[in-house]
Amino acid sequence: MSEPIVSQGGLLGRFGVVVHGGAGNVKPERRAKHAEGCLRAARAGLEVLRQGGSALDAVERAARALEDDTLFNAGTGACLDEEGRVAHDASIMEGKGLAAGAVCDLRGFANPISIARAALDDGRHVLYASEGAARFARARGFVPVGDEALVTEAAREALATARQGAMPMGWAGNTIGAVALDGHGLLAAATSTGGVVNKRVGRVGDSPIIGAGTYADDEAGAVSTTGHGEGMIRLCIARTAAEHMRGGLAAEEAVRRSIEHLRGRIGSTGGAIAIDPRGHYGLSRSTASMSWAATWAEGEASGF
Ligand SMILES: NC(=O)C[C@H](N)C(=O)O
Repeated sequence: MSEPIVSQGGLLGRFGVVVHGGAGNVKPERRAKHAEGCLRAARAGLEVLRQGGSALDAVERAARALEDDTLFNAGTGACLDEEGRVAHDASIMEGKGLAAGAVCDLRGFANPISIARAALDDGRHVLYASEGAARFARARGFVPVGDEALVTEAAREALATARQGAMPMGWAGNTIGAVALDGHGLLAAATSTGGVVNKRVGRVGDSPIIGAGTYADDEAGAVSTTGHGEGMIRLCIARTAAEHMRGGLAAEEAVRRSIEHLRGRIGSTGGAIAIDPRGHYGLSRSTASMSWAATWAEGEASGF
């Protein structure tokens, strides 16, 4: 039986940050911890906005916090490929000039989102892959780390479970993402992941693909997705949700329709978060759980 599609939303006002800690099936007793991790990250992002930083700075900061939290499938603690190694995917985009940066199949760095940000700032190319991405990172001063610094015991256990064919959904949850609106009306989005557990070497998911995992356009909305990456890519879910908002839908309705479409059209599962230019936020999932948090000037909310 498939899970019901759950969605939620609210009003951030002039500025705010929303993060997710991945659509999936986290054990019920652990969900509150994931929501707490999301809240810490969303607060860190909001602090950037309070200090006058941009939406782009805020999503990078929030995503870094989630990458550094070993609970999540990104940065340290990311899931492992079929060879027991970490290969990260990440992307970031800003909604004013539609600048974007991304890395995929990147090995040996703790904060891929900041390397994606460096690609955005550099401006020459949007997406760097594999060894070329690592070379770009080193040239920008990022310090490589060994897999021993990135691989957690939980990730090893998840790989062992997957190798036995006992992975609940066939993919690991806990990808991370962030969307933000700043006081100048600028939107940004970021997504970072280790992908799916036991993935083939060279497999790239939706998270580094602009339009699938991440999208931001000040005239439409900011979106970060999570879930079955192959489905997200085939339906360009982040851009689809953004186009719903361009057409006038509020963020919650936009992501709900996109997640419904993902299920209805190809039977795929996942979740998404969004902010529309009017300052509404929304989230939707067709999985058993998706941890999330939202922070704004006068309040905060979180859940799973
Ligand atoms: N957990 C996830 O969200 C996985 C990610 N979307 C991927 O397929 O790479």
